[in-house]
Amino acid sequence: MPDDELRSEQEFIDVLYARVDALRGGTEASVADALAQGNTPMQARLERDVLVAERSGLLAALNAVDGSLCFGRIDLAPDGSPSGGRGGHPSGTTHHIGRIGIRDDDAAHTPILIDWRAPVARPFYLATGHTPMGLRRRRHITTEGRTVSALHDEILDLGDRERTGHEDPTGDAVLLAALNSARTGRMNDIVQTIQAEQDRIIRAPHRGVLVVEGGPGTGKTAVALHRAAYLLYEHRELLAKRAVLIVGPNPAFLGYIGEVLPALGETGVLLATVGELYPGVTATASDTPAAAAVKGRADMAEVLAAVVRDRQTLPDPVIAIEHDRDVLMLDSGLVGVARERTRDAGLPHNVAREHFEGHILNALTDMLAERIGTDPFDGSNLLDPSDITQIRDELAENPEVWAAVDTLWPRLTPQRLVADFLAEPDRHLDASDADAVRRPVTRAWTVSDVPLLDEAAELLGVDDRVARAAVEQERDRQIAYAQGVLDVSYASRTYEFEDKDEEDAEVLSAHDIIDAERMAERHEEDDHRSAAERAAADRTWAFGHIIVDEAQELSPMAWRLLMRRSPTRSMTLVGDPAQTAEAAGVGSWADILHPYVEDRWEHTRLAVNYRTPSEIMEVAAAVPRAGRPDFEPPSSVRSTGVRPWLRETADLAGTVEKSVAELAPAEGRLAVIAPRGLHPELAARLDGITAGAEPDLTRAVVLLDPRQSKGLEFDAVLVVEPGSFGTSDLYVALTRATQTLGIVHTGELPRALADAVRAGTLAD
Ligand SMILES: Nc1ncnc2c1ncn2[C@@H]1O[C@H](COP(=O)(O)OP(=O)(O)OP(=O)(O)O)[C@@H](O)[C@H]1O
Repeated sequence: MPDDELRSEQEFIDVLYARVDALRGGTEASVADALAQGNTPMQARLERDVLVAERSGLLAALNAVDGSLCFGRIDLAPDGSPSGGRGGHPSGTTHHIGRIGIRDDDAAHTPILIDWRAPVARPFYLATGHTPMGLRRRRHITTEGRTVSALHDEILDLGDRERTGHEDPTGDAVLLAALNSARTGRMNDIVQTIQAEQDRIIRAPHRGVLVVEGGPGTGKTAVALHRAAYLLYEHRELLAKRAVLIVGPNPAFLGYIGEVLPALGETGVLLATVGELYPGVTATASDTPAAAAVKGRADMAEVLAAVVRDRQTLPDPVIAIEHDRDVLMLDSGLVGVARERTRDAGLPHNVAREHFEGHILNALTDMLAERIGTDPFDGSNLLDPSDITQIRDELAENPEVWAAVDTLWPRLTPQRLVADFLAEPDRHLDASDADAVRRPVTRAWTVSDVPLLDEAAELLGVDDRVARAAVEQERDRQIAYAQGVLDVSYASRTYEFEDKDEEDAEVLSAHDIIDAERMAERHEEDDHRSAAERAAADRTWAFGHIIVDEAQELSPMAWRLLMRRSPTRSMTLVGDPAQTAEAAGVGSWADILHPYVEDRWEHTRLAVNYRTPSEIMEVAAAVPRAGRPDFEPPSSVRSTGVRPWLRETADLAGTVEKSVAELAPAEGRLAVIAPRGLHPELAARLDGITAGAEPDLTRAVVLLDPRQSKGLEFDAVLVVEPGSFGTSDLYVALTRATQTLGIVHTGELPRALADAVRAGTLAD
């Protein structure tokens, strides 16, 4: 009886939540207890902090998954049945599958809910009637809050006669319900309905670079995020320390996907655009496409290296240094030798400066020693080594020497170097490239400046002598402080225990087990930030894994930056070359990857479009096909029976207003995708619309330019003036809708759309 099935699932869910509530209560209490301990001795505080961090993570996960904790169940085939194969199970063995794993409170800590990422859960995603993987039945459990609202069963053992009354004959009712549901402006996880081709990528054992390619709506982003969650589960220890970085094309997109991983109980991930990966720099200005293309080119690495070399100058013709009533001449020959020797060491500019200083001081010392110490009779030098050392020390005290070194080999910051180069690029670029990138020194940074800054930081290195000295000083200070703490603890021990019996006096104090130096080290480790937070503040952080979405958009210079953050080359790259919009984007995966991993990377493909109904996809695919007749779009998993439509008008704003009113879904989201130049006019006409650089995607109607719409999706989309979009921008814009698409234009239509009207795939 169906009701019995529902009732028994509800009973299970009730037990599950009772356990979760108990766990949550216990965890909250232990965190509160630990925090209430206040300022306890250092060792105990350390332990307390570890406990608080761990438990807070568990608490965050429990809170995040509340309401949709369990979504599936697998019933294993008993021994002897065809599905059970040789490794069958006792009759009645079932596993419930959920967003996180939960164990019972019994002595064996029996699992009551299996984490979707555990190997036991895998048949839930892969089993078919043809290959049942030991299952007899798969059940999707739909809940509203803590109440079971529906069950969908698939029979995988065709010989099994038992029926539940919840059978789903096609097996895709849950998937279709998810795809047809109203959009919210935030991406959802797909953990309940991951498809087999997606599951294989999510759990791919490959440790190096994995490329996931697929057309619009094939779930690339969803797969990438679930792969991050899977890797965090599978390699928890390593990745908790080194963090996972997810790179997306713009902040609005990162906001759109930002809730998926927390909903899966994972918070230790850093989401960033390339423009956010240079700590301390915020890219607020934008580049022209021509400037972005020049700045993104691979040869900019050599250009910047030349810019740095340019700052290692020679005297023109000499620098005179007054020293002790003598005048010493630094000429270009002498400085040239010092410069070559310094360069030969192959160190970054600021680090190499110490060597340059040494060479210059030696040269001046030789010069002076020769002048004052040469025997006029036989030309031999009368000075002994201690005289020479003294001369060198005195020269090192002379500010004129340091002024000369500052001119010849200045300390440089990446910001200064790049800003100066962009203000006067002519020495290093040809005229048209220089014109494209030239800008005032005070202008704000752009996203394409960030890889240049990162490159400059590598070329310059950090002269950390001052910082090292400061660290040493701080360490001495902490040791002194720790010594003070230990002295106090020793004193208080005497005071506390002096009147007690012998036994108590034997109690060990911190003083007995830890010395001041170790205690100071512990204090240094006392950094409460998560790995992701520390990574965000550290330009040289090496991430455990990097996921790049819309990877086709990144320039060669951006790849250089990302590869530096991934010395192990453990990366998942997701993209679709047909959607490449950026002029600086790279054409083929092989071109991108060869410099870093040669051909040691794997390529996978997703071929089913879960977003765009076939009626819309037919029109959209004609756009790239106009230039590439062999172009194959992904095949849509759904059709709606609703043809997209097109309207020509003389009154653009009026027609857009009317069309928005028609298209706006009762529930869900609508996007108007229009060229940026039209935004002020359209925004003024459309009440309550959200627009701008980072529009609020949760609002009912949002106005975007084609680039901003990348990676996003809406129930309904209105494309305005498609004739002004480039091919890939138009393809992106046309593939954003899950239900309906309208097009409004005044000007000429792109050929593909005009053909679609003639063919009747686009209604007019
Ligand atoms: N297995 C699935 N179950 C439910 N929904 C899915 C599944 N796979 C994909 N989707 C949905 O399909 C839509 C498109 O997915 P996604 O945005 O990941 O595609 P994409 O390949 O990154 O697209 P684009 O390249 O156009 O940005 C999303 O709403 C996603 O949740």
